[in-house]
Amino acid sequence: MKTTGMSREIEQHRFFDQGITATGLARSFGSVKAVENIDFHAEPGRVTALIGPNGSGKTTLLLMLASLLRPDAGTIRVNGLDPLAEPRAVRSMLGWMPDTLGFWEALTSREILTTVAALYGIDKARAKVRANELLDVVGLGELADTPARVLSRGQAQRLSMARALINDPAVLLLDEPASGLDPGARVQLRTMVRGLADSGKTVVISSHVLVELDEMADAAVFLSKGKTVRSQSLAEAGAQDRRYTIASLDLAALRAGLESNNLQASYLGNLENRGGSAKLKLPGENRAAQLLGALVGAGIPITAFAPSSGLLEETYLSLEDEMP
Ligand SMILES: Nc1ncnc2c1ncn2[C@@H]1O[C@H](COP(=O)(O)OP(=O)(O)OP(=O)(O)O)[C@@H](O)[C@H]1O
Repeated sequence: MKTTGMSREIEQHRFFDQGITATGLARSFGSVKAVENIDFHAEPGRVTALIGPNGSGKTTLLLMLASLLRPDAGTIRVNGLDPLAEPRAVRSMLGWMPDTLGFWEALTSREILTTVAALYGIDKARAKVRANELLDVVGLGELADTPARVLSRGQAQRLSMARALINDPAVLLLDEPASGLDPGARVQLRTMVRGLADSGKTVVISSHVLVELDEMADAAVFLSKGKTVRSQSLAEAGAQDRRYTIASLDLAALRAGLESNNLQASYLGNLENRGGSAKLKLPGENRAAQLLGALVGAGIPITAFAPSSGLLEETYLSLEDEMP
């Protein structure tokens, strides 16, 4: 079918309507400006990481996006809808996983899921099927009929994830979802979150574990003191300056190799002892690949050549350096 200029415009308009867009958001609690000026965008089909130090406003922002807290200023659109004007419609398409979840402790995991399903207007038979599916997905099948009060922190997190997915939401807001999970469950969470985004959902995830976000996120929004300080894609993060550690059996040869490539590094180890490493900043992955080729090509015995930190950690640390 031929796309006319007009229908292309409509398509583009639809595209921008999807996902989450927030501009100029502010929210205070008494004299505390929890969110002062936040711009935020999360696209459908992508995982957007929300990153910032303790108290930077992440939870406050997520609560506003989830229509659970009213902003003092600014606008929010969730799949084109304003949560202030249409909170019910927004909530019906949204899954929310808070950082700490109060459960009805006397109920079992299965009962909690079917009760929440009923609140979304899902009929009993469908709710039962959906609860079973989700209990399996999050690995709580065996504990389905145990009262929620006996669940460990990690098991409660899994139940919280299942609860967030009960209405098959188009938009998922996950506040510290990996906290309390063991390493195996973290890997499962990563796979699940990627799968949900790949199926077209808009996924927003806040976490302090930046290495984990490197493997999951497509884009990141950095907050500091209630303000947006950087929004970038992971591809942009990969193209920025990054610190590398290069180790060699022959530190003198490594030093000479770096100097002949006009690079300044700090060195660990000394020239008398064999072995040691260099630390230096390189402008992006292409330059790193080129340098590694040159050093190896010059016969320098390289034993390790790797970034000293994750992609998002690099941005986080560079922003900390820039902060007053
Ligand atoms: N209900 C409230 N009443 C008073 N102050 C609040 C309230 N909620 C949040 N704050 C304050 O607002 C600021 C931002 O809090 P928020 O919980 O949004 O930060 P966060 O980035 O999620 O932090 P963390 O990483 O520790 O979870 C903090 O200074 C916090 O003390």
